[in-house]
Amino acid sequence: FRAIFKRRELRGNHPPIIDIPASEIFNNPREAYEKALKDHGPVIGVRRKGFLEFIVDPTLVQTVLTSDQSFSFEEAMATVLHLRPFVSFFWSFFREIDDLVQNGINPRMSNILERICPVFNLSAEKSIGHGTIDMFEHAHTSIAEAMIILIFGEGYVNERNIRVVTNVATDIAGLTGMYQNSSALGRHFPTIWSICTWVKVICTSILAFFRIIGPQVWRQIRSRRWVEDGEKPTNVLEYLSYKHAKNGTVSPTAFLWIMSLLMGIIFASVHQTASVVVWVVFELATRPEYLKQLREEVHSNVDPVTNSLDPSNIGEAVQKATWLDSFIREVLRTKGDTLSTCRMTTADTPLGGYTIPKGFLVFPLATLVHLNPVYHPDPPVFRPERWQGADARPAVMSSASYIPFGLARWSCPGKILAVSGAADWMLCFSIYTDSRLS
Ligand code: HEM
Repeated sequence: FRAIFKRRELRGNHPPIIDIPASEIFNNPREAYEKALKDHGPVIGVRRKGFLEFIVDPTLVQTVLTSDQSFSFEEAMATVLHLRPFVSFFWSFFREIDDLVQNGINPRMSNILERICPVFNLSAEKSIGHGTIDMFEHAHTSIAEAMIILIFGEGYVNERNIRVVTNVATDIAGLTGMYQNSSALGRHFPTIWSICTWVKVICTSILAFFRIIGPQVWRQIRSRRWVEDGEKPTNVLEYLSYKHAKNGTVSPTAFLWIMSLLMGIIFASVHQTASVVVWVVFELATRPEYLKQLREEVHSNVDPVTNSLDPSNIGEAVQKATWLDSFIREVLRTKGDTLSTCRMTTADTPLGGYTIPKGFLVFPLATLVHLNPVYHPDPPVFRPERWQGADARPAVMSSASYIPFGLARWSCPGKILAVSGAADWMLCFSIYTDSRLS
């Protein structure tokens, strides 16, 4: 119904609507969108899963991602998660999560890296002990465990909580539609698919999050008064408890709000970081020519006597690992994400000589940005050294030519944690693989 309704809303000066067969969108999205943009201009409309969306080429990326008045991040998120009726919830939700990461996590990065390093050391050691490992499972579990320490504290680490957190991360990521293409229901009946998926996720992983982790959180936040008297929060839960306590006490409503924020952080962090770590390992495995440099860099950070990483120095080791950082940046540039950022028009908005009607999703095509010869010479060539030397750029630095973490006001606030965490993970993994090989 929404698709039919929106079809009528289109005015005269809308961008060309290109008919790309569903099979191409599902099986070959990058080539299909790139060709359509090349043939029809900087902005095109494409119907996908029953809805009309607009895709833009690199010339319009900056406008779309930086003009917050006309292109709303929060409305886009509510739509992508199929939660339009709750859009006002998202306005305060994302503002608070953003503040939480910027002020509650980023300033404590060295301490965080130090606390999560033993998790990565141990999980690398355990997994190397087995003959073969499922890399995704291994990365997901260890990153979920690290996030549990960062969010709730060491006392929450146990197999059950790790499973709950991993499931929440995977299932909520699935709600954005990333696996929708693989189901016939998702392809042909997107609205029914989203209702069924939401019901399933609420009844399974979200329920488990509230049923298993909820009582532990409730007990902790009701066990003391949250009055700041010089004491610093040691994890995200404590940070939020201080922030939301009234006269030192966290109310049941504040508890529910805190639980939702924690779920939001888990969703934003675990799945994406684990995927990037797997890509980094994969790219490294297929490019042995880079192993030598990375090994040398890793070993310059290792205690020469124990041949292990000292967690108290991991922050410094990560900072000094500039080769690894360039490698991660090159992986993020080349890994081929297509529609990873989006915005929704808040009014009829001029763009690229056309008018995008109010209430439509607009997506930059990331591959056209990341594999653009104007920005990156020899774009398909995997060359981490392009980020070294005179033009050195750290993996977290966004620009109109590099958008794995988005751009401007709503760019990923967790990018420092993501890249430093991935580097921390890689350093630990490399040390154990190396010691096993030797
Ligand atoms: C390699 C891993 C990660 C990638 C590739 C990634 C990528 C992104 C992207 C593309 C956006 C949307 C930006 C935009 O639309 O302009 C985003 C938003 C966000 N990310 Fe990340 N992210 C990663 C890890 C993390 C981590 C570890 C955290 C949490 C600590 C996090 C927290 C967030 C939040 C809260 C937002 C919502 C935007 C905001 O609140 O400003 N992300 N991320």
